[in-house]
Amino acid sequence: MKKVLNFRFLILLVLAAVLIGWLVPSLFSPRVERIDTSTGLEILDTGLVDSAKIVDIDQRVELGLTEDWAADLPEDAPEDWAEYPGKVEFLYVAPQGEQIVDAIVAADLPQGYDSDVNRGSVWSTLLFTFLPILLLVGLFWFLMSSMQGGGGRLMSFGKSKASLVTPDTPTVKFDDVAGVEEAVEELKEIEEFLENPAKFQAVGAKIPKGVLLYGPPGTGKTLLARAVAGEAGVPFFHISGSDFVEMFVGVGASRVRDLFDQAKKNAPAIIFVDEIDAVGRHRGAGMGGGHDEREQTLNQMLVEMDGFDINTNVIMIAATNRPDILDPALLRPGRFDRQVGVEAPDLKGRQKVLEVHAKGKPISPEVDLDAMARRTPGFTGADLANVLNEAALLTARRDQQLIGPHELDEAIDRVIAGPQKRTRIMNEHDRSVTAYHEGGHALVAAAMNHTDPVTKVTILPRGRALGYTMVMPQEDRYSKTRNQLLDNLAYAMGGRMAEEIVFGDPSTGASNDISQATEIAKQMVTEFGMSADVGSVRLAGSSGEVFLGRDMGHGRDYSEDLAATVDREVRALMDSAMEEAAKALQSNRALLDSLAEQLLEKETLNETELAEIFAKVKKAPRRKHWVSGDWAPKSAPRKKPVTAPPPPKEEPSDTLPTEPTDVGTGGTGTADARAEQADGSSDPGTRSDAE
Ligand SMILES: Nc1ncnc2c1ncn2[C@@H]1O[C@H](COP(=O)(O)OP(=O)(O)OP(=O)(O)O)[C@@H](O)[C@H]1O
Ligand SMILES: [Zn+2]
Repeated sequence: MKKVLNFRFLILLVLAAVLIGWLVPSLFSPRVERIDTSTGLEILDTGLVDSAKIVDIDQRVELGLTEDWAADLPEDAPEDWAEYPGKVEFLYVAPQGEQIVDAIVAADLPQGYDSDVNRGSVWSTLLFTFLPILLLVGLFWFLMSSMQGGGGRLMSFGKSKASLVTPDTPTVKFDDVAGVEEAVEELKEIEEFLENPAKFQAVGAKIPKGVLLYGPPGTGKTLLARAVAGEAGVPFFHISGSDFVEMFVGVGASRVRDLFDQAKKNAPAIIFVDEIDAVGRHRGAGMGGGHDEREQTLNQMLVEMDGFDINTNVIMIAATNRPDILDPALLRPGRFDRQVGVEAPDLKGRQKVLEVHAKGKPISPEVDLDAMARRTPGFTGADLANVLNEAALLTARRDQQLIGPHELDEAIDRVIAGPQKRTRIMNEHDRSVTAYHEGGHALVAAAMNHTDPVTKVTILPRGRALGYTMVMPQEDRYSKTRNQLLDNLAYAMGGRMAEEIVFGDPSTGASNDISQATEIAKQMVTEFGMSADVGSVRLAGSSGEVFLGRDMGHGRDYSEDLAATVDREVRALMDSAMEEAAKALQSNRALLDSLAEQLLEKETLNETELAEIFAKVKKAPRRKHWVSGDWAPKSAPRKKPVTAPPPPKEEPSDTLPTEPTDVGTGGTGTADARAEQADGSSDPGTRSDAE
């Protein structure tokens, strides 16, 4: 098959050569002046013409002029005639044919005349006329057939590139990838499967077909994928998404097919698609012609993945920096349904990455890798590898044998300053503000009575967020109570309140918190019937728009009144949330400080570390029993609800004092809307489950 392809290509080459062969001689042949037909006839009359040649097929006459032509010219001849070279030619139209022949015969030329109907030139003319057409048709044919996905069949261009994806079996091991333990854990299962597919097939286990690695550039996604192949000892096919979408229409799709065929032949194997967003972008989101091509490539990929069965033993690993723009079809079950985040390493991780890359390099014993890791918050694995490499270059340039601390320091500065630096390095003040902010969220969450435990707090920048605090529900939540929502509001504002309490100069970092909290408060008032003043009516969603009066056709418009009430109630909820947060922080100020301190030191605190700090937390006072109206007689004793045994245990009662405070009750801080940095506290708990 491939021979045929190359043969065709050869023919094209030969034709091109012939074409050039025809064109080039005519470029170098002696000069012939092209003149008007009438001038030609006049020249014939001068008697200074030696010979003539009628080339009928071209309707062209060539005149050979006498040797002394210029000298013999009559006085009244046009000046430029003298300039003519030994040969001139002119063209005529068919009806003039006879007249031309008569004139030539009449001129009675010394060397006579010749007619040329030139058989050879018929062929050449045919060639000249039809070759370009043939070429065009051929090109068109090629484009058409490749559009149907058969590109590789016609020409070897498309094909060869795909077969150029020669698999290798990497020697990289999981140990070479540092600081991304969670991702490694996830990928170990894949590795086990590739090592021994039969074991998994025997019990009918469903193995993921695709794993998506997402995270910022240079965090080791490629390295991780290679390590899976390296550990399992299987061939690794590496192709980049942008390679798929290339030059010729349709080649992408055929290349995908080739790649999969090849991988299946080599199974068990890994196909790694770097920059999958280049093909996997939301369908219909592309622009111009390129996107049809991209869609075909994507569709082909989906088709191939759907075609995997339990015996295929090929696993796709894809990487992207932009999981948000991927086509949802890619993420559906049976495709890239396993998604693994690969983030920039934290302090410990950075130290490990440095150790990995320092291995085999002559590092001076004076060098303290731990101190280096501390100096490089926000650096990715690639940045750190780069630092060591820069340091090695500096060392060599200075004719030293060992890489010393000075070289490393300088290398860090270079990488920070370097144009390739993509990660954000925070200054000390920003870090400290972020530490208190995130610490504030976490501490308020811990102090509230109806929140889930805080599982992770970090001040490592991620995406546009400066840091985040994670609160994990321990069980599925089907609805939320008013107290839980109020707790959510309080800890959403915890970050902001910590900034106010500690620095007295809050930052824009809370804008996202504020908008999330406001959203919840609005829903409480307009959807959940949790405001006594508004009552249990649903007002047009959380947008705050009131259409109730109009709808009921009472002829009375409530909207302005109600809108004002809604605003007041939302504001009241926010104010009391801020007050609760502030009180919780103030009565736990020592914990807040040690949280911030540890965050600045370790950057990320996990559940155990947090639990240790929070063991001493003073809980917030429980809120009063709440009913929506006056219907409940104030004096009637409240009865406990019945519960399934065992009865719920009371939470510890060491509540904090409730003396009033002036912090937080003043400004709501909503003016922060101009904030540019999103804070992105990813609180799964602040989502409303009550749709
Ligand atoms: N976690 C890590 N441990 C050790 N080395 C790392 C790590 N992350 C990156 N590196 C180093 O940086 C180099 C580049 O990383 P890699 O190409 O795997 O990043 P990537 O996440 O695939 O980046 P991109 O998104 O730009 O493709 C690696 O070859 C390795 O030397
Ligand atoms: Zn926040």
